Amino acid sequence: VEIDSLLHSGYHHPAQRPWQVERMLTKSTLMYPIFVTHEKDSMTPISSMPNQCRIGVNRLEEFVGPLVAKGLQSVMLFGVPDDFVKDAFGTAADDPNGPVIQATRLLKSRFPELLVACDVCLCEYTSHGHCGHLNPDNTIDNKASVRRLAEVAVNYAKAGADCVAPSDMMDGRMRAIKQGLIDAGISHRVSLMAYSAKFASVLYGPFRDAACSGAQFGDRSAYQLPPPSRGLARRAIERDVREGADMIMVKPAGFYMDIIRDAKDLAPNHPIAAYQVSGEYATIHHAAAAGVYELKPAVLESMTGFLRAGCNIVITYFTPELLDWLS
Ligand SMILES: NCC[C@H](CC(=O)O)[C@@H](CN)CCC(=O)O
Ligand SMILES: [Zn+2]
Repeated sequence: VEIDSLLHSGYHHPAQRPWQVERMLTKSTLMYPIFVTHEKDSMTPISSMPNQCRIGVNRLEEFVGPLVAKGLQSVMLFGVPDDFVKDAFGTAADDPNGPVIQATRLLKSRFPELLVACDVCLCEYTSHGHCGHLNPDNTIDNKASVRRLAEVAVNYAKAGADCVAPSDMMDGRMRAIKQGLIDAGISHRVSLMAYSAKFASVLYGPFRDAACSGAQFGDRSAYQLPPPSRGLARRAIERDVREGADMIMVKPAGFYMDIIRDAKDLAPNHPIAAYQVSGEYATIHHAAAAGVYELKPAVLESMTGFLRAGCNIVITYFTPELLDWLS
């Protein structure tokens, strides 16, 4: 069957069905990014991200349970491995005993109705901190990177992930991952959320602190999109739709509302996700603490903007507060 004949993966999970309709801010809009650390019993505050923690797999149930009870319907997992497992190839990314696979198994067994998405990237697992494999001249080896990322995505899916979200920005990784899922016979139950328009933004600093995932040298401007470029974002969105993405993400969100609108216009029949990244989250927190505005109306207005710009899903660290505010 042709790749563009495959629709089941876009609505196989109940949590996705509200996403296929016109926009409103409900609990089902929200996807909560969670940092899962290799330290199984720890729950460590992240200084650069107020109210966020690195959570060990043995603390996940007590952390996620109350949020599910309040209506949480989806999470995005980011692994924080031990430093010593990092190598040039990101071998530890799909370690069966690593934080992401352990957390996926636990969450699927304890909260079967929760949609578990796994971020797929190598930067948390590579010694050089880049999102892919490098050539001897330190440029990106796109072919090797795509092959490895597809392996990792399929292994997360085999561990039970309902959705895989490659944040690497390598060329052609969507098709490779989709083909891998098809070959594994699980493409019907695993959604592909493409970080299609992801920019080389200043707004990722707190995340890199949280996930210990900064590049050891150089930067990501050779594979994340140049902030001034609308054309490359439009081309990346169209490419990822062709390659089998079930959902299209724009990241960051607040400085890129025009790109959210472009995504909705270019992919009107796909759910569009906006990722309110760590720097946006910290900015709003610190502004409210400094008295610029009240936190709740500011967060709600940022959400309204993303929905107005065309998105169906918001990935936000404010999810716990929003679950209370929307109750
Ligand atoms: N895979 C890259 C991680 C990436 C940004 C970066 O560090 O370049 C994002 C995670 N997908 C950061 C998200 C955030 O800042 O909240
Ligand atoms: Zn990365």
